[in-house]
Amino acid sequence: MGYLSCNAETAIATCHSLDCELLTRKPRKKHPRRPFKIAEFSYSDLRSATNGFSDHNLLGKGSHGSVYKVHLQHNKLIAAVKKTKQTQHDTGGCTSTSPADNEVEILSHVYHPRIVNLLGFANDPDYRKLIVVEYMPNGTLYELLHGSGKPPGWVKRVRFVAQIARAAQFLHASNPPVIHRDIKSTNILIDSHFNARLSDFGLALRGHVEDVKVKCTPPAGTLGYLDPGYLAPGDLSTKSDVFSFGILLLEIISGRNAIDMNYSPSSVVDWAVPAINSGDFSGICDPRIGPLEDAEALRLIAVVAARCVRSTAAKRPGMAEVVECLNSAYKRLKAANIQIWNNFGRRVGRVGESSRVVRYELLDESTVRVGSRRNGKVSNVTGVETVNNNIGNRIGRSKSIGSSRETEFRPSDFGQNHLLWRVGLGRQINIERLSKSRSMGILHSTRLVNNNGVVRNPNGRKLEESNLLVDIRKKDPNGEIY
Ligand SMILES: Nc1ncnc2c1ncn2[C@@H]1O[C@H](COP(=O)(O)OP(=O)(O)OP(=O)(O)O)[C@@H](O)[C@H]1O
Repeated sequence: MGYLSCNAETAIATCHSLDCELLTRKPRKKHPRRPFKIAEFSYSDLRSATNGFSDHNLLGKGSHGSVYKVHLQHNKLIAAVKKTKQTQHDTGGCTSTSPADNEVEILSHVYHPRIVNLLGFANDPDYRKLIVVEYMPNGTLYELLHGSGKPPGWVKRVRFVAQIARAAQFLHASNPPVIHRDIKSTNILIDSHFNARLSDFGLALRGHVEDVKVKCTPPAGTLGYLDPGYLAPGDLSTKSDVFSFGILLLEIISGRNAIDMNYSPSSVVDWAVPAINSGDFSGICDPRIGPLEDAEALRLIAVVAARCVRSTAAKRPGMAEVVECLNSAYKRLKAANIQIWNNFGRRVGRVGESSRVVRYELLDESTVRVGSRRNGKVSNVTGVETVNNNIGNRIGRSKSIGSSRETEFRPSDFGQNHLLWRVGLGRQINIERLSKSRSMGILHSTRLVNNNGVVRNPNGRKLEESNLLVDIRKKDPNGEIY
């Protein structure tokens, strides 16, 4: 484990622990209650609903088993079923429970909108547990960060980590506390509203440090995220999760893996913390999106990341403080966006409700501005349908509306949200992902684009007339555009 040698301790000696408005901490919000009862499903129902656990329903595989998509309760409920392989978990002589039993036990005691919650369970003929959890249609944070698609921008990244920090804070503040022990980007799933959720409680422990179970369970986690000070059961505390969360933060900032042989040093801690210590915050930013423009927000995030990965657990911040820091950074980013909007609106004025055709362009992934085709001006999106975060980073502007360059989006480019745009079909259409330097028209229509990118009217007829107005409506609950 490379982290045993890291010198994060000295490297962050100059960081301030009270940077994050701890003194203005708000009263604690009440946690939402579980809005449903945990159900016991029959194994045969789950088997038939997954077509015999077929590959067609397979969502992914982990070290403990496979996960399948399942439609339950007459298609009213879409869920994910985890089918585990092992029955026993070696706990070094203590009473053992399988990861599945453990996950059901822990998730039945906690509910939070930022975790992937338990819906129910079933027992297979060999008395192995099947876990039924909320279905997350937008993949993992790992796939977003390291996949081949366009990487998420800063606002989205900071929002994701702030949400996961909130989930961890909730777990640590539970009574007894829950320590996840496996916080990492593959265990962060993205829900249908593009919120990040903490998943996979197979290794989690619920109890106080002096409880027998906690004292007996050997260290576990994922290499690269594992707290270097967690060498024996007695070393475990909520600060081990804080360390893993710090690695996640460095991964989000830099876009690199926790351990990456393409870098020297290969450990993200040894690579990033000296740079943070020397004040070179932009030097560790993901080159694909460039440094965060708000230097103070970047400093807040980088410094808290470095503090989380300190080698002495006691010197790491608690998750409540981490949440405060990330919220402060996020608020700064949001405020900066609003400021840009306001400045722009003052400069060019507003578009009247009567402007039938407007164009919009991307400010960042959460902000869209709209202008009139008639007067070429840009303003707030009042009275027209807006585009939200999920698709924002795929939106740009064309050189001009009605220019010879035509642009069309594939429905798959948009995830699940509403988008209205104008497409000229008189000439050949280039199907391409739009970049920041492009813009296009928006607007009012109920016509549809199917999954092949073919434009059809509501009767399903292919439309070929020029200047077609297209409307991509909200998708169905499976995450597909209909
Ligand atoms: N609730 C869910 N909704 C949608 N997909 C899911 C869900 N849970 C898991 N998956 C998919 O299944 C894959 C395997 O999940 P699982 O939790 O078993 O393993 P993992 O966390 O990726 O790996 P490991 O268990 O080895 O840490 C995930 O990467 C994800 O793609």
